[in-house]
Amino acid sequence: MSKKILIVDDLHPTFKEEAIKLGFEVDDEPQITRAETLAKIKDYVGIAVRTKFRIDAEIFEAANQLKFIARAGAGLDNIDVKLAGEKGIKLINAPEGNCDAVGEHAVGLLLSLMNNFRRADMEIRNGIWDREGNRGYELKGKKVGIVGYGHMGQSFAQKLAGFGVDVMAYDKYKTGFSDKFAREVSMEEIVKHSDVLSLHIPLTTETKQMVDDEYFYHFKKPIFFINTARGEIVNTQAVLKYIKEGKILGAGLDVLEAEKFPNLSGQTWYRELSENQKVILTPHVGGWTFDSYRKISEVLVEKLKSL
Ligand SMILES: O=C(O)C(=O)COP(=O)(O)O
Repeated sequence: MSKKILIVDDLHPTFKEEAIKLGFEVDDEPQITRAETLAKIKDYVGIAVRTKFRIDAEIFEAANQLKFIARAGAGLDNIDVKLAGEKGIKLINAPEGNCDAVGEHAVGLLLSLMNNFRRADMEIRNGIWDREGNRGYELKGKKVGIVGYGHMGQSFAQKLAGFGVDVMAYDKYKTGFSDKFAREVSMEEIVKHSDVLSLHIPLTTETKQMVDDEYFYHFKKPIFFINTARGEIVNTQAVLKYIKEGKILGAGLDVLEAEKFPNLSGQTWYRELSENQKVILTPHVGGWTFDSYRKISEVLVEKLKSL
């Protein structure tokens, strides 16, 4: 039986090098299309992916030798996890490789919002010197609400140590997880006390559009809102509405409901979002740093060894 792995996305070369040492034959084809993958996947026991295309029934149909999927990253929303399980195909991912990047990015977005970095920078470039309009807020003494306390949520909490904040975390699927970085609370407490809301949950059928008008409505205090998870979890129109009403003081979004151009520019909310001074946008790079590029592959190889 062949022991071949097909890499269909851009992975650090260490993955290929180490997989070869484990006895695999590895085809590294980051430019491969979905159609080309479908045509040749039958020869492979493993596929290494990021988020270029969906790993779904059609792929599984064509991949009759497939034993494992190696997701070079955290999110599994582009993989039909249930079907993979039914077919006995193992799944490994590498949130440990990019959680530091995400945690730091979330802190960066938050500090940028609280200190008006975007607005201030733009103004000075346009000849405006406005100190009063750019007065910021301090993190110290604030209550930070984390929704989802997996690798990403924990990393964000860790990075906040030292800012003198009260870090509260809620996770629908976990209890008893209070640690020195965050204390476990109910969702009601997050809603009641948070000055900051940061999402660290996966995109699933359950979480799709979960953070909508109604969700924000219940928050008692004005919040800074951070999303480094998945854009489809959040209703962007609701974010814009609450920014207008002052309930959201600023939104730092690394992920959007629709991503990449031209898809993005076709969205009704795109113009309003991109012109809003209280919004900071980054192109889904929270987990994608020069450092995480390598770490993700290292983690994945370790997991490959114990498959
Ligand atoms: O690891 C994740 O979940 C990410 O969002 C990174 O996505 P990517 O693999 O860079 O397309």
